[in-house]
Amino acid sequence: MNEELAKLREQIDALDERVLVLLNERARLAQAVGHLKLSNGEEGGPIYRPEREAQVVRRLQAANAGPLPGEAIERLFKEVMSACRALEQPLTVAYLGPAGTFSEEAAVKQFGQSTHGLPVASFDEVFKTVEADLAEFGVVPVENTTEGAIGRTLDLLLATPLTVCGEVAVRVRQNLLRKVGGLAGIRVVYSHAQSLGQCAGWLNAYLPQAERVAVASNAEAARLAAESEDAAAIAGERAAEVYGLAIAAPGIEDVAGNTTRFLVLGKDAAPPSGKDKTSLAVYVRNKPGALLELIEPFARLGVGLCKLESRPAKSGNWEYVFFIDLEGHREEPLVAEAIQEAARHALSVKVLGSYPTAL
Ligand SMILES: O=C(O)C(=O)C[C@]1(C(=O)O)C=C[C@@H](O)C=C1
Repeated sequence: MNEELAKLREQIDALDERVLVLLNERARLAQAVGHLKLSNGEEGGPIYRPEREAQVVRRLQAANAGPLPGEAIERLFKEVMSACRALEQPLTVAYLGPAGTFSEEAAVKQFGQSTHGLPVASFDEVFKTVEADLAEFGVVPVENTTEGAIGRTLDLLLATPLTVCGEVAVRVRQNLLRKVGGLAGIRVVYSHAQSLGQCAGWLNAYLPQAERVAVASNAEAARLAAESEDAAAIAGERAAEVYGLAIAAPGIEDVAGNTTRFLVLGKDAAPPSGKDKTSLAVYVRNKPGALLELIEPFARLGVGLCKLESRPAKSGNWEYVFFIDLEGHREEPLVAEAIQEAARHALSVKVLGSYPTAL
């Protein structure tokens, strides 16, 4: 057995050396791409190319014969591209901090570890930080499969000059964290309002007496729970590690498969990747049939809608802005035509961005 093990490891060592050589060959090519981009100034375009990264991963997933699952191919090659990209130019990405939030997880999932993360105090700060050029990109949650839309993000999208250049989905496993194990003696549960909502059923069943206190982030909740014996936090596993807490109850979200979708904000529009989405914000007149007129061109031209969400327009009571996600890139002729026609029935249309559909 020992001999067999040694032989297998020898083969792994030999392969690792080949992988190492290939990785560095790839890195040198990426460096050359980086020089080309930077030496061409404006024309060279941005360093980060979300459409190209999506194409690289999709192509390799399609070619993948296993046994590695497609999800591992995505993770590994995103890290490879992250390291290559950092050689071209280091990027800063802002997200809701502190360390240990699901926003941080989303930022790492999209940009990899070789990126400078900039945790900030609120969703508003994420927008402001990118707008002020203190970070090249920002990552904000936009909807959750249990709790629906993140209203604050939608409101901020209406006002920002930034563009949406990516989306990333993160499976959100919520845990009850505290200094010690068990549920006895918990008087207060801290979490972000979204997470309290995602676990409302569980809290009603197991901790009906505990006070629920909404705080700025799940990681902040974990920090508070680490300070007191009778407090607990709802947060992800990462926060337990960061703040040295025990997982008193794992997987307490009410809906299985609880997932949050995040948007990537930047300054450059992403060109088509072959499988894209476009997000719009549309103001319509408050009159009968307005919504029907608005979405009719999409149906007629065969452009699929994946999301329709209304939100108070704040221009007057009972007036609404519709957030529409559709399949396709704004540069595709049918998509462009459908948007143009819809705009004729709208007071205004803001294209928030076109971006590669999450892998
Ligand atoms: O193809 C490019 O434009 C590159 O810069 C190379 C590369 C890569 O490592 O494959 C790195 C960064 C970009 O976001 C996309 C791809």
